[in-house]
Amino acid sequence: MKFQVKFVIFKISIFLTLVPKILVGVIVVNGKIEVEHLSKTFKKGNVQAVKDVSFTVEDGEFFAFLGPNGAGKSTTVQILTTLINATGGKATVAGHDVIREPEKVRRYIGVALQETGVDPDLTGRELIELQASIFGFSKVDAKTRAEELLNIVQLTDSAERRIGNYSGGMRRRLDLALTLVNEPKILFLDEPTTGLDPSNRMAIWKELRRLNEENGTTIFLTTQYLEEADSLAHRISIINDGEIVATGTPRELKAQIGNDLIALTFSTKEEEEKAERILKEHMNSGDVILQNRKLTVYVEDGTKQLLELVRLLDQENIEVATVNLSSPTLDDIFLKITSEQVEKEGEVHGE
Ligand SMILES: Nc1ncnc2c1ncn2[C@@H]1O[C@H](COP(=O)(O)OP(=O)(O)OP(=O)(O)O)[C@@H](O)[C@H]1O
Repeated sequence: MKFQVKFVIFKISIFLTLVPKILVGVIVVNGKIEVEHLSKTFKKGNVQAVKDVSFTVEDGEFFAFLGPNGAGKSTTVQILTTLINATGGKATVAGHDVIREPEKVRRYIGVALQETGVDPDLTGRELIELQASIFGFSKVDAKTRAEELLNIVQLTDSAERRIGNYSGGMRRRLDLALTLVNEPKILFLDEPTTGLDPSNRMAIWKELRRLNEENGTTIFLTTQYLEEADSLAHRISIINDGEIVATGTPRELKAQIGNDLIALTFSTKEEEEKAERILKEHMNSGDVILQNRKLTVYVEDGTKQLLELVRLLDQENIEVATVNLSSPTLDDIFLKITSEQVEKEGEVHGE
């Protein structure tokens, strides 16, 4: 009998030990983002800002949405963070539908948008402490967290100044600090480093990497800087005019576009057309693009291939007026990807 009682107590105690674990297991959040055929048309001006966009961001992934002004990056972030509704398609964030379950989505995300409204009379430190207290930090913990975050975003020296007197760059860094207060499971950052100087940008990169690597935070970042996406993201989707035009790891995308870019100009139209024809014969034709009187050539090793190209053209008696070697910018990538699309469409239509 005694043994039976002990056994029952033993079973109950095991159960009680497991319950919290089971509960924690149940509420473990999957920081995945799934987007299917998402579209957004703004009635005002009848602008189709996002056109049938689909992608998935895995739990713990660092994902970048790279695109120029007006590409549809902010609109996508606003839909995923439940601030505006899509006009078509479906999106789930942390397993919850952004339209049907916005409160549940908001529970798991942090958002740093390009423009946010804050009380201009508070100091930077006061605002972070206030945010921490909203998230349930004790007074002492809120102070410690504010100190840490001010340090990370390099605002310690301006912590006692009123926010109304902050510059645009300082406001942006403060917004990021506010987003980081509770270390959310999924972080949405809309162009977090635009307008920041290199040292501030580096400090923010470092913190974002730490959050992703140490805490497993899923990060969805939009940027216009190729270098930023390349340095931070596991995967990049390039968005242009509301459409995703390419997706891959930085390495895959670079392999698609080449590491270096050689730009050549010529004195006459005849020479540039002849040069285009010859270079297309000697290399992958998709890597040679003539546009706006400039012949752009995407290559793997610019320093080596530059001499070869110039020599080749020289043999054909084509005189090069100017030559320039550089790394591809976002504009160059678009030029390459969009010209490839035009070429593919041409093939499909039998042109
Ligand atoms: N509220 C709105 N009403 C009407 N058109 C809008 C609205 N918001 C955005 N747009 C338009 O939708 C398109 C996409 O804008 P969006 O802000 O998403 O681009 P973005 O890639 O974030 O650009 P940026 O890098 O300049 O922030 C643009 O043509 C923009 O003018």
